[in-house]
Amino acid sequence: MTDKHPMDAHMTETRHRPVVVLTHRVHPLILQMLTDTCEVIANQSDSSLPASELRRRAADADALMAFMPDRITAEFLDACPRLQVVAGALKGHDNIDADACTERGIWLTRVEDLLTEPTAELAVGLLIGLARNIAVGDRAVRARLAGWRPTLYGSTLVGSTIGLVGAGRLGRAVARLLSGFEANLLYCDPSPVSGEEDLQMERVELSELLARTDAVVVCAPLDVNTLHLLDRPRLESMRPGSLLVNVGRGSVVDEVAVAELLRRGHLGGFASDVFEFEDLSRPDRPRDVPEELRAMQDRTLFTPHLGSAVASARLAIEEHAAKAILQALAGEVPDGAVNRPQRTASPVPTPAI
Ligand SMILES: O=C(O)[C@H](O)CO
Repeated sequence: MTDKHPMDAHMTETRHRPVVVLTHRVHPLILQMLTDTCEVIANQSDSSLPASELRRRAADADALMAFMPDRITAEFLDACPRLQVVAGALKGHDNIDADACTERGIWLTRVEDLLTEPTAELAVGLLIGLARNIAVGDRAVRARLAGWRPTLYGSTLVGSTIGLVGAGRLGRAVARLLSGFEANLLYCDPSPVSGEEDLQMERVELSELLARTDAVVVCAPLDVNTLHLLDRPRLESMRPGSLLVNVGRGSVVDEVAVAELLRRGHLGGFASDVFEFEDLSRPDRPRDVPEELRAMQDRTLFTPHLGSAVASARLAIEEHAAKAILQALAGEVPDGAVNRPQRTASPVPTPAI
């Protein structure tokens, strides 16, 4: 394993081991798994690499393990002519140009299901935290305003009506957890959920969901249909005082409109784990969470994209991506492939997995 570009380490003409670039830190077991057969260029720091440094490292790579903060464009891929596989240690791959991968004969893989339960758990945590003023209460204790007072009365999930925007794996996992609160569950999704009866969810149009619910949880991915799905008019159609939680992608919600509706007192609260500024596929994305939202401490609750941040889940996610890399380099169809490239780049001799 090295933290340097392979050109610095050895001459490419003589190499026999494929070069794998890891854009972000992975568990030592994953390094071991890859270094057995590959030359690994790792980034074991807490930060993303500057774009120019990532390009330099990837220029000679056969495989790339990519994460949420990476933007993989056609131009990036053109600068990596040996690349055979981009293995996403992620589920939502809106930051990676899948068509460009396919056109260049490069596999793109993602992790289907290992993030679902941790993210659903966080969604429910954010909802309870918002409804019961947990962060506000925490600040009060630290400010020595502690002890019972007739303040911070919130709302309860028990018996409430909650709407899920998106009922894929994540939405259904949130529904399963919420069913323990005897909540009435509505959902909207282009496809009906099979087994809807078991989860006792009612499928409705988005307009009806927004009009009938006490809280809305966004579990939708980002694509052309969901960009600013919850825009100002739709947010205005939510019930006064209702809560909004976003664990899908930041840009499904118009954050500036959310700030305005919180200020006007129409929305009761907003919690989010995902933010518009993170959505690298949008050239017009904001560069930060709106100042007004950040300042509204009493009616907002934020976490920095912690949906899958459970140590065991992260290890499993990285293992899935590493296995996909080894499979692709061995000429197999990698697990979690989201494309079917017609032509793969010249194979690199790789021992069987
Ligand atoms: O979609 C995902 O994988 C998570 O949001 C982290 O990238």
